Amino acid sequence: MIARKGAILSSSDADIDSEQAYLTALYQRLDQLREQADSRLKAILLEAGGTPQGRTQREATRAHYAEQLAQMNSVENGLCFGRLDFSADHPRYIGRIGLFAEDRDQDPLLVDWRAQAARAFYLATAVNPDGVTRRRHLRTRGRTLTGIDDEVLDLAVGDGSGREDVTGEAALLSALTANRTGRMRDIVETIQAEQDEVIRSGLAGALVVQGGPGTGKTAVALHRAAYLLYTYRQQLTRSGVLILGPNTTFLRYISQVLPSLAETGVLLATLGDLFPGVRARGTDPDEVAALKGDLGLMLPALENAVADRQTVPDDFVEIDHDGYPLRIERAVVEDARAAARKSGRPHNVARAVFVTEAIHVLSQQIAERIGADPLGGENLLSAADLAETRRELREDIDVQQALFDFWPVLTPRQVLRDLLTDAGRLESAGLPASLLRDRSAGWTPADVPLLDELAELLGVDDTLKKREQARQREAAIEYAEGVLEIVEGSRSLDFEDVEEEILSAIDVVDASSFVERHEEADTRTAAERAAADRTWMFGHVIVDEAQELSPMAWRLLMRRCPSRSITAVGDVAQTSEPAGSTTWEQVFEPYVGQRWRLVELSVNYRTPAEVMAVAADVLAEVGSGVKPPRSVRSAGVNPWARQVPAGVLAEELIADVRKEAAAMEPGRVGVLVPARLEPSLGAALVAAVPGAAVGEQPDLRNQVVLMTVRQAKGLEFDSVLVICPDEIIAESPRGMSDLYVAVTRATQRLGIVHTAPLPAVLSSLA
Ligand SMILES: Nc1ncnc2c1ncn2[C@@H]1O[C@H](COP(=O)(O)OP(=O)(O)OP(=O)(O)O)[C@@H](O)[C@H]1O
Repeated sequence: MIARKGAILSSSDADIDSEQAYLTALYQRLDQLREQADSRLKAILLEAGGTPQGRTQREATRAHYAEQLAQMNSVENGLCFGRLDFSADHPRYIGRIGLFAEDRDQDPLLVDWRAQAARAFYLATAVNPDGVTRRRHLRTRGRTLTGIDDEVLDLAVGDGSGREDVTGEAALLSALTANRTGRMRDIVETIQAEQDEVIRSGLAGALVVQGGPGTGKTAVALHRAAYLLYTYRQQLTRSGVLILGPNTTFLRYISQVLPSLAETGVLLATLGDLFPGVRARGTDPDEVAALKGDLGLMLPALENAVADRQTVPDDFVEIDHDGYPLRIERAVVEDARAAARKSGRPHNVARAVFVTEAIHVLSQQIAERIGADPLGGENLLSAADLAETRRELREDIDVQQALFDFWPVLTPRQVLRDLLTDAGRLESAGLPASLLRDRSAGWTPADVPLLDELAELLGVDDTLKKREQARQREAAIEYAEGVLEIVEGSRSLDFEDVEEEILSAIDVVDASSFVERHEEADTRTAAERAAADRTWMFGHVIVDEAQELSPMAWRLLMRRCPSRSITAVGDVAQTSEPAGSTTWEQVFEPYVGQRWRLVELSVNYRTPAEVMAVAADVLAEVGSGVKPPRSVRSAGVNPWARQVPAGVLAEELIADVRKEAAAMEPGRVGVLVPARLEPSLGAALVAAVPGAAVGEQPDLRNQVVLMTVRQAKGLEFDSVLVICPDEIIAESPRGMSDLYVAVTRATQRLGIVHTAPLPAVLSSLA
């Protein structure tokens, strides 16, 4: 646990003055660079006209300067936070971005925290100083230096009491004890060695980060994204990075971290966002979500659901074709269906085979009727006649309709909605009736992997689209040829008297490359394009609270990341979702066999030791075999429990909330309740404490927030009140894990308010 120690030295006024001077010079350089980028940006915005190619180039340059400006603005706070002194080198200043003097040959003025040259700032210890004699943390407010913490790592200089498990402990302690604001902060100034190792792991392969509550998994995941973007910039700017979080409240909670690290090009999403055009915000009962997440159940069921849409008539259907009745016999449709299924193509693509086969047989039926030789010879219709018959059949609206009925063009939404709202279809697909829902019900996150799977099974028949694109391109080339001819013609008129050779458009481009140059370039970022494209393949995928994803959801994610360059962070002791995982082997073996790495984080930076002692009892009861993480500090306040009569729970709770809010001011108070009590206690709290945040997406910046434990996943509050823990345990099969999550949300204080006797697992508080 952190305790102040001799190696931290206080600094002299002279040190403060000289560091302030350096800091001021850094900000001047930042301002200068910012002005340069700003004036270049303004100049570009004033430019107009030019060739389409020039405009595209200009747009790219504009985006580049705009991004540079945004980056420089985002590092205004905490631009420089550290300095390393070496026995045999110049001091090195560490900051959020790298800065160079105008003369690039000189040492950098500021080293980006992600550069190799900054690594000793996070790793050097007194035992392994790596040439570092002193690590200095610079505390700033705006552009002003407010304090310096020094750690002397050179044993010959210091007293040798440097601790090996914590680096930069004064800065760390001040970050950990600061009041929370409802928005996660970056930890760039105080990343610890075990976290640094995860952050800087290479891009390739699947990495699993298992760690108890508060071990910094979310923080590490976000800093890893920033590190990967810095180190593999070119590759990842093109392919994009996806960060998947459990819900939108959580995404808002973490939304400031990457911008404060000057990185914005990452797609933050929940599972419910991963099917373009659908925002799945509904909720399923636990048992329904579990079924929808079950690979063994859902894969064959979805295949059946699609196959069920490929129908045949009982006997035959008769339509009118060209004034004659035309029979489509069951056997004809069955054969066409068999041929289409045998093609192995997705349903909508295989449809072309179905139609071709059916038309072929129908055209032969017609040929037999109208081309039969009365003398018994060969059919009188020529090949051309037959082709014409097929064309007529294809264009006949009644034929089209009949074939469409047997093998319709389908969309994933249509198939899934029809399946989940029709008891007969569910049964035929092999699914339990408990999945039946109302037609008006919205999509849920558990539906998204099903929609995605159906999109794969259905495919898209883009023959028509491609044909149209090809037609448009040909027309454009034809037009370009015309333009080039005019250029050629006018050259002979304008330049015939000029002696030297003058190149014109016709000499350097042909019509098709002329068209290429004029095609609009897509200037959206990879994240923007990825969000709109279901088939986008990301360069790296980071999954937070990864233990909650179902096997169906993992299947979707693996599809989006064929390189398997994945970082999954989570805690199998905190799994709440019934379809979630309780071991990591379960998740990764089907996709990468043994080729995944597991790293464990062991230190809890959030929860003080007094609270963690209570949590450890709950964890033992979860029975996951996971060891509780070691708290890095103690808060000096013991957790408490208070029983109140059920009839006055709301009043008593409100009194406790007021007390905690006053004690924590301006820190945050989180009230975690069983789902059953959320509506009534939420309403009572809002009525009594104006500005308290409740509901589906509460604003975490409010001082008091009331939510269910599921909603609180990944979040933290300075003081936490857990209400009726017995109900939290009873509410779900993974209720004990939920209670573990609830008690580990506190950064300072924990209180339990209960109406029934305290569950045995919390008996230490009785
Ligand atoms: N090296 C660090 N320096 C400063 N603060 C840190 C550090 N590591 C973690 N923290 C802080 O500890 C808290 C917990 O971190 P985080 O939310 O990332 O943990 P977690 O492992 O994801 O927890 P959970 O499993 O409960 O979601 C956060 O406030 C985070 O900023």
